[in-house]
Amino acid sequence: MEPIVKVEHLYREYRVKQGLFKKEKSRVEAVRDLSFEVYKGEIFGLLGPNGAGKSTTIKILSTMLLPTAGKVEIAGCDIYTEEQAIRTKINFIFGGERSLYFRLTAADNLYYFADLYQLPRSEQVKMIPELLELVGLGDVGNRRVETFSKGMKQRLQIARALLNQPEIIFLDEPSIGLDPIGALELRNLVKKLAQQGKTILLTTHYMAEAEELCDRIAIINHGEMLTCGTLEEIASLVTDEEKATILEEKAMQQSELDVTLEDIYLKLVGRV
Ligand SMILES: Nc1ncnc2c1ncn2[C@@H]1O[C@H](COP(=O)(O)OP(=O)(O)OP(=O)(O)O)[C@@H](O)[C@H]1O
Repeated sequence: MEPIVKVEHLYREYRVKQGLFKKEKSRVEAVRDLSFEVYKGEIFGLLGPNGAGKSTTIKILSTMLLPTAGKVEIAGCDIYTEEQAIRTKINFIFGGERSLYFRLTAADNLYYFADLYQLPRSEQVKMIPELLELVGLGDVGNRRVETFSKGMKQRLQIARALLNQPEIIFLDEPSIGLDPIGALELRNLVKKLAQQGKTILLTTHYMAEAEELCDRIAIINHGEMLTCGTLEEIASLVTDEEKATILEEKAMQQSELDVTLEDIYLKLVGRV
């Protein structure tokens, strides 16, 4: 398979001012020697505890932030020298971001952003109803966004992110704050986009979501790669003995009798 995202030895540090008069500067190494590839058409999950470096990585890949060091290629373009070309091939949604105009209708929001992308009106008129349909908002395109549920807003954000027909979509915690139905609708939409050939790189704290959606997963901790692979490959990192202990503990707690990604994740990031 062809890699569409190539990350080699990526580093990113932040300099943080400290002290009463903020004169001292300390360094935070948010991403340390991260290397991975994402293949065309795959759903790739970036998992890790709070502060692991997931958002920093996504911001770098989506050209919002420059790395301190390392090589990144997005759809064959270099992150340092071909930033503009990359922006035409990608789009992104950051968790909790409010990038919609709540007093406008769903359709008017999309027309507004389509104007920003300088899409010809003739194209907009065809594309926007199709996008609203795709994200399950076909019947409510004329309703103001302020009347939408969180899940509907999130799906509208995805429609917005599809306006420039990106090859790759970066989703930073897309299901944060969604109820189970909203999260299910969002997962179905993500699957649909992948079936249409989009490459999706997402971060999530919901292990069940990663387990259901992702073709491959990278787990990072303290900015470093713990592991990267398919669910089966990652599951094989936990020994049969450890799996047996997990099952014993679960039997005692009378919970689901299966070793899930959540169990493996907790084992790998050293929380249990
Ligand atoms: N603008 C910034 N200035 C200074 N430090 C930062 C900045 N942004 C992030 N950091 C630090 O970099 C590290 C990685 O943060 P990052 O937001 O990438 O992690 P994350 O995995 O996305 O976390 P979360 O799951 O909580 O969103 C953390 O220690 C964080 O405090």
